[in-house]
Amino acid sequence: MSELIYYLKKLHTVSGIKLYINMIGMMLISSIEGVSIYLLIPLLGLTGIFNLGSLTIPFLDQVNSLVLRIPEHAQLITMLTLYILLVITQAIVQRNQTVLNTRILHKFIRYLRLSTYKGLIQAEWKFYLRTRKSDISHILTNEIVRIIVGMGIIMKLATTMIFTLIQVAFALWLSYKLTLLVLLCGGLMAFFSRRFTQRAKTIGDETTELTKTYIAGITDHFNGIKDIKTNMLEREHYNWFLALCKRLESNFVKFASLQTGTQLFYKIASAILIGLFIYISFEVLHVSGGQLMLIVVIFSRLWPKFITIQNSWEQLVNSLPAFRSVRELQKECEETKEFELRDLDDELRFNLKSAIECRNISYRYDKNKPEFALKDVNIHVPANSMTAIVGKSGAGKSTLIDLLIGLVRSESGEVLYDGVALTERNTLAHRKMVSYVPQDPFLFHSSIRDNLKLVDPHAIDERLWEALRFAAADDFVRQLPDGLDTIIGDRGIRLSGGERQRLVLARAILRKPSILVLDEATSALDNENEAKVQAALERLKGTMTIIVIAHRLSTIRNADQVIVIEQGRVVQQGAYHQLSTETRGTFSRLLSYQEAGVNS
Ligand SMILES: Nc1ncnc2c1ncn2[C@@H]1O[C@H](COP(=O)(O)OP(=O)(O)OP(=O)(O)O)[C@@H](O)[C@H]1O
Repeated sequence: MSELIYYLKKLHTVSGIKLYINMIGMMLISSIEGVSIYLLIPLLGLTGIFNLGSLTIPFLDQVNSLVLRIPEHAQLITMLTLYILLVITQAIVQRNQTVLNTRILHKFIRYLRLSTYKGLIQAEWKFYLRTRKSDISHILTNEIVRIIVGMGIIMKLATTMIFTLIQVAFALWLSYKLTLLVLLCGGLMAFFSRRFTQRAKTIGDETTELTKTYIAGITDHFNGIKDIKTNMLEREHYNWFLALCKRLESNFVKFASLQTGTQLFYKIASAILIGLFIYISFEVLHVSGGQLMLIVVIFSRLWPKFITIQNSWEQLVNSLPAFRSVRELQKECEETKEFELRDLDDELRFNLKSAIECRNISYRYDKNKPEFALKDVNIHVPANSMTAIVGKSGAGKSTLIDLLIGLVRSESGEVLYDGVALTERNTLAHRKMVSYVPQDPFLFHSSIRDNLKLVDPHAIDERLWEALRFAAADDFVRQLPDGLDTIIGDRGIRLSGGERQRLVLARAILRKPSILVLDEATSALDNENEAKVQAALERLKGTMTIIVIAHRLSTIRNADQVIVIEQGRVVQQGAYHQLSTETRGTFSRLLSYQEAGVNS
């Protein structure tokens, strides 16, 4: 509930006065509808269905006396004109209110999407290490839509409640005894409907879980589609999907059945109650025809409102889990906020002048577990040199890079750039120096030009080609049908792994970084292209600091220093040739494994 109140306050802030104009519009529509129905009685009287003079209903009697003052020949036409005017007014107000309602809700959708997305994009890497990407997609798609539906229901509920109160007041004025009786019946119905509401909440929780599993499943399946196809796992995955779809179907049917069940409950109760009222009024209390009409009028105006309120309440309770999921995600993002988007516009950018240093840094992914990914690491990376980090898989190489570029913060020890320790405040400014090329390079579904210009929107073609040439990518881009304008498929699927790596490398260079980090960035290249990239790196040496993680040790022969990591600790540090002569060291062992692998 607290989440609901939070978003209601936000709706108020985002919409301002329009929110209340909208609600007034809604009430106006209901009021006109009500008056139209009350007008139908004198209208029917005028057609001769019953005698107008015989009614003894407050308000309607006054309307009747007014009607009777109109010359007889003009009564019907006057009443009909009034009725038509009311219907037209209602239609016009309704149209404007619908447009306003859509505007308010969509402005709120925009606010909700933007604030969630902004929170996500500002969150630090730690947040992404523990959050499933599919859960984020689920919240940004399904759950936000459920919130919007929920908000629409709240607006409807609020106006229905206000309108019902007005009607109750009016009905009390007409006949307080009868109204109290109807209210008592309504109260009893609401009491007995509590279990419907509880059930709506349980179904809502289930909807959240199921849709989350759905998104996670399809994301996983299609990311691993090659594995599925090559290992012929189609049947297993299809069966899983089928079972989930059946559960989703049953979940939606359950809710529809609950809603219609409530409606049925109220309809049966209303039939029984009105029957009872009429019977008791006639047979026991011997009330007049006018009063009987009054019972029907009050009952028919109030009872449907009770049904609407109960149904809207169930729908709202059903969408509450979505309010909770979105709020929890937003809170997590707020707690792990790394920077404000506007900080990125800050032109302040350093260049590494002397060195990056790690002093006694230790890091654990899970502080509740004893295993350290890095322990007491001390390294020195001189500016404008080329440093290679090597070690077996899982040794801690990528973690070390993450710490070096301030993506994660060490548990103890510190990382220094030119003697200045990285802190929460200055990390962003220091990270601006870095261009990072990951193991699994990411390209957007867009043209090569757009992908390159992402880092420098003003770069002219000449510079783009220069960067491509550096990354040994110019030849293959030239051969593509549309050159720089060639559209790259989903995550660059139409390009080979090596081609993707070269494009991402070109993009990294285009940024003119002070520090270039290559995390296994040439692993997918063939010997010829790798040699080209090596030559280019060689040309770059001395102009920027280059840090390379490499499995293929042949690629780091020209490194100024090699850092060897084993089980989270630095076990060797020195020049390539020096380390290769330390025959009992890890580096020599890694070299001999690779040579054996190459020779075999
Ligand atoms: N997100 C994570 N959550 C928990 N543990 C992690 C996470 N990422 C890495 N680790 C663990 O931290 C240790 C170091 O991992 P890291 O990825 O830094 O090794 P690496 O040397 O880069 O390996 P590779 O060469 O295979 O990429 C490993 O034991 C790994 O299981």
